Amino acid sequence: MVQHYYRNVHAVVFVYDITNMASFQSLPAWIEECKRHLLTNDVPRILVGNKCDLKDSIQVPTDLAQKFADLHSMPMFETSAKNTNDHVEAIFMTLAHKLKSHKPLVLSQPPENTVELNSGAKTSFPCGC
Ligand SMILES: Nc1nc2c(ncn2[C@@H]2O[C@H](COP(=O)(O)OP(=O)(O)OP(=O)(O)O)[C@@H](O)[C@H]2O)c(=O)[nH]1
Repeated sequence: MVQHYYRNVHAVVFVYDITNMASFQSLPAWIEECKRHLLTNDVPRILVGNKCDLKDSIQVPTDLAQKFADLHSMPMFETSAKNTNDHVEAIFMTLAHKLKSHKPLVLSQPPENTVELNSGAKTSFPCGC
């Protein structure tokens, strides 16, 4: 069942809670889990520390998280899901940029000796729900 979550994965966002050291300490296990499911370092990965609005409850210092991110060659952001201005856009732009630069070559024209599968009459199967 878990295997399904790892199928066709294009990117991974590792999120920890900056007010919860245990969530940060569990990251190596999640990285290991990804490796076990054959997600190599080629798959763009990013580290996000959430809840940065809770400044009085910080348990995970930024420099500790940054060192961890550097060690694993990931960009690192701290953000707050409560305040969407806090880097959320930058996080997804970074991922999109990484995904784009990892995109395999796409042929603009079909190669020779190929069969056009959808050249016949169009059939549609609208969703019945
Ligand atoms: N202050 C603050 N609260 C947050 C933030 N993100 C999530 N929360 C709160 O944290 C609680 C858990 O959020 P969920 O979205 O259920 O996330 P979860 O992964 O189940 O998280 P945990 O219960 O924290 O392990 C909710 O009460 C959220 O409102 C944030 O950036 N800042």
